[in-house]
Amino acid sequence: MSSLLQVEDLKVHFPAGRNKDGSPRVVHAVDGISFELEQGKTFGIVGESGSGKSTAALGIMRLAPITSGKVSLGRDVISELEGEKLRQTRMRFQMVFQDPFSSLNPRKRAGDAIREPLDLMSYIDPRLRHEVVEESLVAVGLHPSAARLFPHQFSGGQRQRLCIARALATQPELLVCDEPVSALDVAIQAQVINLLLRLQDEKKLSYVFISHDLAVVQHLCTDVGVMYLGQFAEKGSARQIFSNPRHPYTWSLMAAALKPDASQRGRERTALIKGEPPSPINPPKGCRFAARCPFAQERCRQEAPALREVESGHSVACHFAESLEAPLPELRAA
Ligand SMILES: Nc1ncnc2c1ncn2[C@@H]1O[C@H](COP(=O)(O)OP(=O)(O)OP(=O)(O)O)[C@@H](O)[C@H]1O
Repeated sequence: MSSLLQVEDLKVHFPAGRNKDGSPRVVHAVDGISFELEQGKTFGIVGESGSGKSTAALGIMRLAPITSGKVSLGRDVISELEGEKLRQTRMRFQMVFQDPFSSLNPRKRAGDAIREPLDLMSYIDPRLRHEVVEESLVAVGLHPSAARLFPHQFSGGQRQRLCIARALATQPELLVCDEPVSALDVAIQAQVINLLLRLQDEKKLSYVFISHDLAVVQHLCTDVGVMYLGQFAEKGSARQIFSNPRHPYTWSLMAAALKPDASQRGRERTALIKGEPPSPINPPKGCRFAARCPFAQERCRQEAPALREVESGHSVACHFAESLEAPLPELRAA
């Protein structure tokens, strides 16, 4: 099956002033990520705060300037589109943000918020736009009369439904969701996740799903990239990542997410990861995780490991991926 979305060696760098010697300082927020997504599937991006997840989403959406690399949606190379063609193609890929309140105009009624992207599509009959607004509200479980309400008249979960309705109005093939449930209560999170799953099933939607919550990613995603300092430390099917994680960084994320009573090895668990991530301004020349990795050797500090396949479809950026064993039994392949 050919992929719907192809991301090839995407880099998004931001200028950050100058060093004392006058050389430019550059934030390597996203520093060469690649993945493919088939129609109807979900690619999850997980990683600590600051690893570059949101910037990757914004780069794919063309909402942050792409430094290099290629993003294609079907036959359209969206990283190269400009002007009217980009505006038209945008209808095919929409974004859902973390905070539904700040992504909605408080002075705009729900119906107008949903209609806004349709008004840019001159070829859609204005009478039809009203129907699309109603259909979009119903699709996300809201009553059509909600079109008259303002954002503050919705609950948090309803507001996120409204944002999803707005994203659906242009009948996109791809939704890029950046932490779409993180701001919601746990019970409401489950409802919104189930809504996303139902919509995916009904409309054969594809999702890029960004989250720091491994449980949510495991539940929702077919494929996963584990991001560290702008790059993928590990990438594979959700089954491979969750049942046979191979990168020490992935282990540390999973260990941190284990319930406290799941094991008595608290001491080992805290020893799994040390310190803060290095600055994305001057990424280290060797493995980016070496300074925090309990297994690091001299080679790791000298030579950056390539992201290489260790089994079909499962890639790991670690020199010692085959020989290391996860320090907690819960993280070892059954
Ligand atoms: N516009 C910008 N200019 C300069 N640096 C930026 C900009 N946007 C993001 N960064 C930096 O890029 C890095 C990646 O940030 P990003 O927000 O993508 O990470 P994240 O994984 O999404 O984190 P979080 O989960 O906290 O949102 C961070 O070091 C951040 O400070």
